[in-house]
Parts: sequence; C-alpha cells; structure tokens
Amino acid sequence: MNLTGVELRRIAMPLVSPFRTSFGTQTSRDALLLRVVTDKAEGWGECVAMADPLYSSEYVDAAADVLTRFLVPALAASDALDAHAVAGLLAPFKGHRMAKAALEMGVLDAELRAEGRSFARELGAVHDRVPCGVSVGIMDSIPELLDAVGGYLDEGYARIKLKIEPGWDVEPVRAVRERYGDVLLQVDANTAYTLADARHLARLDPFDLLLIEQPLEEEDVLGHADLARHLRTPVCLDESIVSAQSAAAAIRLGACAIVNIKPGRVGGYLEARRIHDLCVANGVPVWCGGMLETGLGRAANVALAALPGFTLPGDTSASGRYYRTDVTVPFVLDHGHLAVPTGPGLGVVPLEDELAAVTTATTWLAV
Ligand SMILES: CC(=O)N[C@@H](Cc1ccc2ccccc2c1)C(=O)O
Ligand SMILES: [Mg+2]
Repeated sequence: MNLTGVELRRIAMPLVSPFRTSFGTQTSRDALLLRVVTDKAEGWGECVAMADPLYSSEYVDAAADVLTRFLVPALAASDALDAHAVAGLLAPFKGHRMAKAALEMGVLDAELRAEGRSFARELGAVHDRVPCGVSVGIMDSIPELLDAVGGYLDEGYARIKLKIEPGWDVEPVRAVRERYGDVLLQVDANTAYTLADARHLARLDPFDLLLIEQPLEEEDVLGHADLARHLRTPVCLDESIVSAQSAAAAIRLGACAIVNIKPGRVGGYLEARRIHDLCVANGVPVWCGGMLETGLGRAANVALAALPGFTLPGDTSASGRYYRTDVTVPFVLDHGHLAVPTGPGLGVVPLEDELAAVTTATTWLAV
C-alpha cells in the first residue's frame, strides 16, 4: 500500500450539555480527523487531543503541526506502507502519542478496508456487543447530579462514573448510593488530589466503588502505589498509562489494580492491544476509556472493548451522550450495550453532509 496523501480535517462539535471535570468545563469538542489516502483504499483516523493541554500535554494545534511537519512526511519516505510498521517509523519523534495514534489508526483503517477485515477481527474481539458505562460531570448541585444519573440509568447504562474533585466527592457518591442503591459506580479525579488527601479519599471506601481513577498527578506512579495501601477502593490509572512499558511498571510497583485503556493516549490501537495482553497476563482488569470521540473513534473503541480482558464496562457511551448529531451513523445504546461494527476497517464512514457541517478547516498534505 502506498501513501498518496493525508487530509487534516478540523471539526468543531457542540456538546449536548457542558461537561465539567477537575480540569475545566467543555461545551464543545474541537477535534482533528485524518483522511489517509492510499493507492488501495482510504482510511480515517481521529486524534483525541483536546483544544487545550489540560488532560495531557497534547493539544489539537500541536497535533496538527507535528503531523504536518514530522509524522506524515516520515511515512511518505517509506515505500510499502504497513500499519504495523507505522509506530516504528514514527518512533524517532518523541511523544505526541495522540497525533501518532490518529495517523496509525488511519493507515490501519485503509489497510483493513483494502483487505476486507474489521478492526474487531484485527484486534481479536471475542464479543459482538459490549456493555457501556457513562461518565457524569461535576454538577452545580446534588439534585442536578441525581437527575442526570437517573436519566442515564433510564437509558440503560451499565455503570456510572462520577467526576470528582476536592469539595465534590464524598457527598455526591453518598447521594448516588442512597438514591440508586448498588448500581455499578466508580469515580474519576483526573489527577485532582495529592497523597495528603489519602485519609479523605478513604472516606469513599464504605461506598463499594468499583475503582477510583487517577487520583494523583500523571507522573506520580509511586504516590499511587502508596495511596493504594491506604484505600480499600481499587486504584485505576488513566493519564499515567501512556504505553505498555509504563503499564508494566505501574503494575509491578502496585500503583494500579485496574487500567483504563485509551488508544489515543497510548499511541494507537496496536499498543492498546499490547497493554490489554500485558494486563490480562498480570490478572489486571481493563476497560476502554473515552475522549469524547466522534463515531469514527467510537467505532474503533467499541471493537477494542470486545477483547476478552475488557471485563469492566467502559466509557464507550452512545453518540447521544455528547452530540446531538454525530459525523457517522450514531451509536445507540441497546439494553445497555453497543454493537461491535462488523464491516471492513472501522465499519463506519463519515456522513458527508454531517461532516461538512462541523468542518472548520481542511488541509491536504501531499506526499
Ligand atoms: C469520558 C471521560 O471522562 N474522559 C476523560 C476526561 C475527558 C473529559 C473531557 C474531555 C473533553 C474533550 C476531550 C477529551 C476529554 C476527556 C477521562 O476519562 O478522564
Ligand atoms: Mg479518566
């Protein structure tokens, strides 16, 4: 397969409701899609970086720049393009895992469409549908939170995740437990606490949470290992797990009992599968995290979530959790599950009119 060029497509999609986390409030998704054109087929990639470097050091403008100046030219230099070789070709450039993941995803999609194979087949999916959880933001009041949670439970979500931060943690969890009983429940701090908060975070232990996600800062792996010894609630890492190597170190150091796998954060779906395999070998449950992907990234995430080690519901929510209109046929919850796409590659393609309506800029990178 030979690369003809890559189209960078900037899109802006309004969120159905503001989404507040410990690092800020989002009201729209400024994202970057890649259309990878080869002599055999076209493929789509989605970069999960946010507009601002608040979740991680990456941000959309930087991803577009590093793809334009370094990553796409690096692929152009190779003659027989092979998705499994992309990570190696991009390795000389440090970091920028979300940008690299988007490019690898586009090449993999093109290759699989040309071969007539789905992401699910390529990654090793063993289920044809996956149970879905939902991530619930920080709200202005407990009653507002309880209404939002009730709505998602009515929609059929299998698991509730509450965003927390200092000042919004024990009470919201207590309120959800008191109102909704033993619903599968977990929390995500997005690095908002420090080890000094250990005693306070232990106040979450009586609520039988599935996990507490990323309580401490990304690089504080040892801190998470210390914290885990003070909590009954299992510690799950998100931001800290950027590769199979970092997953191995975190597991060995006792920093996490569960891993949130996000293909964009770790450099792509192939690295995500390696992390899955590593966690399974170590008896560490995994689940698929979300970065408010469009239906393109959502399709690939649902395929990944169908691998055997994904034993916990992920943040693979329906399109309607975030967007009134998706750029693909929307993913709709069916009895708390999403169906794994079966078509070649991602199994979905952007809808021309919907994509045009949200496109803010298009750049063609010829190679
Ligand atoms: C579903 C969920 O909670 N995702 C991230 C946080 C997050 C929150 C808001 C975002 C807005 C734009 C892009 C990525 C974003 C990621 C997490 O698990 O930590
Ligand atoms: Mg998280």
